Amino acid sequence: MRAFLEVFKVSKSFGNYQVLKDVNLLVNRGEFVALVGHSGCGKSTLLSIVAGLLPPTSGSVILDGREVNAPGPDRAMVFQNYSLLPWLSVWDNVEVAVRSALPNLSEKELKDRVAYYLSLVGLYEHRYKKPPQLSGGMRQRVALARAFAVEPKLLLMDEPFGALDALTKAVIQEELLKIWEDKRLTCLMVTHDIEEAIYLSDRIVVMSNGPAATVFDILEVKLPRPRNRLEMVKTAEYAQLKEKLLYYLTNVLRKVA
Ligand SMILES: Nc1ncnc2c1ncn2[C@@H]1O[C@H](COP(=O)(O)OP(=O)(O)OP(=O)(O)O)[C@@H](O)[C@H]1O
Repeated sequence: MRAFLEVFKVSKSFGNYQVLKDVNLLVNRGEFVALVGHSGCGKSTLLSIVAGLLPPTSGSVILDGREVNAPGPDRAMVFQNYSLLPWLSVWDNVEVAVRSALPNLSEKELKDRVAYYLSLVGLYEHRYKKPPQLSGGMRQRVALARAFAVEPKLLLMDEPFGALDALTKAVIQEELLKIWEDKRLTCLMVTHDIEEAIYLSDRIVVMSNGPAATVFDILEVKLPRPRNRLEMVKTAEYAQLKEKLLYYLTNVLRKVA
């Protein structure tokens, strides 16, 4: 059986600089996969290639049996820097995305869906505001609501919680897991936060340092679901994963400045 997402020998160069070399990765339908690695190793580049926003120099990406060579409504991406339309209200930022990805929804379904996801991220009361009137964390929550609302087959996230305070981050991570389980989404997420990677993922992909970065190792997270953060941190499985990831990132893949 084929995997839902297949990344085959993907390499990417910008001019003479080779960012990625022969990246291979298979992601099953419904899986949650985190991507970790040092800054600049090419995680965002890989995500953009999977999103169809950037062509690989060689290799290919197959999603649900079809080659990816452009963005599509089956994928949604949450960027580090929110990427909202500043002239539109919070509501309209979400509505425009849903309308364009799912043109067949009725007006009622569309409005219900926008309201539901804005409430979920705690921004329904702020729906008439425009992005410049929001804090960084609020903007990121709009970007998340916009991606969730499309209910894409593949949700791609580039450090989506990096700008959030610890409390908001914990709440939204839990909501993300609920949506992921409920809608059977497949998620690929870049993160620098080891605890976040363990809490959310089924597998953690560790990238080697660039240039010519590739998959260094893949760790399986066998913690049962639903996960409870407080219980999780007391388990031997969590301690072992954390130690291994720290060892990789601070010793084996130590960045020499
Ligand atoms: N459009 C581009 N043109 C030239 N070089 C680029 C371009 N995009 C990325 N790069 C280079 O590719 C390398 C990988 O960048 P990328 O943003 O993918 O890394 P990253 O692992 O996501 O980093 P971080 O964790 O800091 O976000 C970097 O050296 C970057 O300078």
